[in-house]
Amino acid sequence: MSRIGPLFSGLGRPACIAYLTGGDPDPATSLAALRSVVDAGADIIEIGVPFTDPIADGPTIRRANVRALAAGTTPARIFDLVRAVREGTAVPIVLMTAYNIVYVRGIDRFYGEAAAAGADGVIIPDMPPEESGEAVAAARRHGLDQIFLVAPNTPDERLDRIIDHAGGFLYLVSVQGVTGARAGLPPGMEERIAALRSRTPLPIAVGFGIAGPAQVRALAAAGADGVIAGSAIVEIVERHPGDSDVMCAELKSFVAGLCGAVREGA
Ligand SMILES: O=P(O)(O)OC[C@@H](O)[C@@H](O)c1c[nH]c2ccccc12
Repeated sequence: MSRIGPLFSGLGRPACIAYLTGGDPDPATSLAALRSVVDAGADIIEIGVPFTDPIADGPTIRRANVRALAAGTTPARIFDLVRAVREGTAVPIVLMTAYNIVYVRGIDRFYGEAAAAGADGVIIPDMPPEESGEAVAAARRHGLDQIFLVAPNTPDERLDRIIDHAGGFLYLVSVQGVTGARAGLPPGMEERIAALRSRTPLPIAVGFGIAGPAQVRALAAAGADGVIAGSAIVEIVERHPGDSDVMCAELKSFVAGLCGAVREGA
């Protein structure tokens, strides 16, 4: 069974969610990076399955995809990574993947392998809720949460469909556009979180554009149940080619700072 629901219900403060592209810059270094992020106190780890034609990835994560693919990262190696991270921790692990990867592998097979490796949830940003029946059924069969994104421009009737299918938490995208660290936050997050909360009991985690502890604090104050940072973390991997020790030390201090910010108010 997924570890995500119990995590949110037991936390008593917002969850700190850290994204890394799996296999970036290569599978061995990526494992060290993932372990550093866990050690730093991330509550949930989101691992991106690198793909040649990413949907919503901004430049930082696109470059991470390129590095990971050049180093030979395949979905099978991502499952190996999940297994290796899982050996040392009970932290929930969420896979972020393009629908194409799931479809080509076989939907049931993908979810079965993800569950066997120790994953807890799957996000498929380019899977419309209208066409998610098979994937959602496979997720349920294998005890995984299917997590959906809600964008600033998601129409109400689509939101209802998403809420019907969604498990784990709702991923509230803070801005329209692609991933990438940004200064500040768009206005109105508190209202958007409150509006969503009135329609679903699922935890609401906000991502896109989080670059540091100040935004984490602001989102916690706005009522978010979780915050998700990706590009700002991936930038640290990018800055240290060939120096895994320095990279891991910097990852630890950055993620500890981010995740420390969710613990302050608790
Ligand atoms: O990078 P940011 O702006 O901090 O946002 C998190 C994001 O990168 C991560 O959750 C993610 C990576 N790839 C995605 C594709 C779609 C939606 C979300 C994602």
